[in-house]
Amino acid sequence: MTKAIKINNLKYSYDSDQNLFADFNLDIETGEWVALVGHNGSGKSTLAKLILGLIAATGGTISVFDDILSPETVYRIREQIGMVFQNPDNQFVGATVADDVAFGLENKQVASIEMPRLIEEALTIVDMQAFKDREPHMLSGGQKQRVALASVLALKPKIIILDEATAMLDPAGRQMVMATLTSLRERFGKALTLITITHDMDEAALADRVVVINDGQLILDGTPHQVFSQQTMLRDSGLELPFSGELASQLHNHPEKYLDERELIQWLSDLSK
Ligand SMILES: Nc1ncnc2c1ncn2[C@@H]1O[C@H](COP(=O)(O)OP(=O)(O)OP(=O)(O)O)[C@@H](O)[C@H]1O
Repeated sequence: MTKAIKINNLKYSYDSDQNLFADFNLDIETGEWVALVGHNGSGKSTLAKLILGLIAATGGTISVFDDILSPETVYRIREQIGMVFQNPDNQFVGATVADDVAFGLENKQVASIEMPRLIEEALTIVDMQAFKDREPHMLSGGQKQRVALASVLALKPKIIILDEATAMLDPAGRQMVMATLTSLRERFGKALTLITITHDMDEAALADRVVVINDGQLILDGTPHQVFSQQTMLRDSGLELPFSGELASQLHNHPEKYLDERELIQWLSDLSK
């Protein structure tokens, strides 16, 4: 099956003396939800910029749906990828929510007769259709990020990369965006590949796969259960566990075994029997 993203022997350095990525390899399957985690400065955002062709690798290749990234393919590749960034306030250009979603469609020269339907459809997916005439700056952080997602979804990308999209949100906003991501997963299935770059391990635990990067190197790669069971390695890399895992490791007599929320509840209820 065609890989959504295939990274082979990637090399990149900001500074000619030191390679951030020396020989980095990563395949992301079509339709996968991958959480990319790692401490500050480990290279996650740089990887997103390399995939988008915003900066050029000094060695190796990046392919997106079998198209090798190059000056000839970069615009075609970017059309398939939507980005949502950390700061919800830096992503708005329209006076209303609907204008904002329209902006990307206008840039893509979508016929104006088509626009209301596409805007309505995208806002409905993120459950923000009731806010279409509101001013974006009046929304909560979580609502703003859902509008940012709608603007991206309206362009029908095959891949969405969210770079710390929940980092500036309060707990309610974070929950709201995580619920939206889960609903996208259910709605689009294999038609949408999701990459979430995050410090929030509860967000990472929702993904199909967690990839841990440390100083430009892939150190762990597996299901949330596999990765979050490697607690010593995670802690050595400056990373925490999801809340359920932290609690389980404090309470449980098998501290290396990660318990997700459902398993923790089951374990606690079995204890009380
Ligand atoms: N424009 C730049 N010029 C020089 N060095 C940079 C630049 N951008 C990032 N770096 C360096 O490259 C390394 C990786 O940065 P990057 O932003 O990719 O990490 P990250 O894992 O996304 O970090 P964070 O979680 O803090 O966002 C860091 O050491 C950073 O200081």
